[in-house]
Amino acid sequence: MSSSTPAYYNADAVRQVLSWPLVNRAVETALVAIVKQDAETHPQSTSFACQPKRSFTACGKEPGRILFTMPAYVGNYSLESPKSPGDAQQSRSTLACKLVTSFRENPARDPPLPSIHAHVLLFDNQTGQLSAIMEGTDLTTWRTVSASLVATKYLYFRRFGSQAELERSINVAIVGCGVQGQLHAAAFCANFRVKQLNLYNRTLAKAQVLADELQRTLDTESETQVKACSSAHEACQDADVICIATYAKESVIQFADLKAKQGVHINAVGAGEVHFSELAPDIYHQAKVYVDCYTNAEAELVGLPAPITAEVGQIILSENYPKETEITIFQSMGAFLLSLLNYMTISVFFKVILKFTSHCFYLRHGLGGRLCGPGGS
Ligand SMILES: NC(=O)C1=CN([C@@H]2O[C@H](COP(=O)(O)OP(=O)(O)OC[C@H]3O[C@@H](n4cnc5c(N)ncnc54)[C@H](O)[C@@H]3O)[C@@H](O)[C@H]2O)C=CC1
Ligand SMILES: O=C([O-])C1=[NH+]CCC1
Repeated sequence: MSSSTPAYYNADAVRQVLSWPLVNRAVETALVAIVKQDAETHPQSTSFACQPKRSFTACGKEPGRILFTMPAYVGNYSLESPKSPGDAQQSRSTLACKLVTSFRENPARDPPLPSIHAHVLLFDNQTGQLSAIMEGTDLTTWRTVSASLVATKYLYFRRFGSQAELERSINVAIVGCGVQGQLHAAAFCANFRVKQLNLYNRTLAKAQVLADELQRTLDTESETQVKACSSAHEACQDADVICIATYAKESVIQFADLKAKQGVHINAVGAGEVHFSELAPDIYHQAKVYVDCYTNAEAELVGLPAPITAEVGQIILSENYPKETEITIFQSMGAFLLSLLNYMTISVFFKVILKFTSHCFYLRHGLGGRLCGPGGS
């Protein structure tokens, strides 16, 4: 029996510490760490990241109700103290498991509920005892959006030069305006220079509400024009970058919908029973496909109508960016390691919050600093 009750961190506590610079840095580090698991490419590394493929549990005979189990272990990582950057502290390890439910009919309930709910369980890595439970729904949404931002930075912008994500203005289309679509829309405006933001949803009213909300909250100086569109074609026809996050079982975007049929990047985030059903096969036939993590891709992308070119982390490391005219797809599936490293990074902020509480959560986990990469390198 556990000697103490696990600490519980609710959604408000997690939400308070999420910011784009923090989450993007953590996700970028994690995408690279996934590649660094390969001992041949990093024989000297003493760090260890283990993320076995996740499991799916169908909840009853009705489709569209799934429990994902996503375990991960990050061993022997060094953390840099925010007070003394560059001063790597002793290495640390974390064992955790994220549990995510995806119930796609939830938004149609009265009152509506989100489709995705998540919790993270954290274990003492010496004794295996459960030491904390953390609400993980926002973490999942932010992590997923951040993976699209990082993929766009390296697979789209960097083809135009090393500063292009700061200098170049783009047109963005968001297809699917649910939880993911809404945060993708806000995050692309917050992180990049967006000229035109087009929104498409199966129910037009939902896209219109989001367009009104964004236009209201955007800075009056902002160059961004926001428009709700009545078809995916209208939303995508001038888009440089497309983010699609639906539960569609049949393709919503065809090759003919793409701007000039070249030089477009697509973040394919959602899908129905299979991950790649949102985009028509004719897009895959013309595109280069990148994934967050081969372990899950090999298991979950069976039948993908194109070969996988690389993991995003490999592109970050190699700087071997796509050509300007290429169509690229980031086939985002979700890797718990990305959430876990987010958690490790945000724990430094929990340290601040917890200073005034009796929980010494960060001490128990030895997570008092900023993640600086495997083996402290
Ligand atoms: N890649 C990843 O890491 C993650 C992926 N997801 C996936 O992203 C997708 C969206 O998730 P949420 O935004 O949380 O769901 P949501 O239920 O909040 O939003 C889904 C939106 O898609 C629209 N939609 C559904 N079917 C459609 C169709 N056939 N055609 C056009 N639009 C359609 C709905 O009107 C709704 O606005 C899901 O497939 C979910 O599994 C969610 C979290 C992480
Ligand atoms: O990574 C994740 O948490 C998920 N991917 C698909 C649904 C939830």
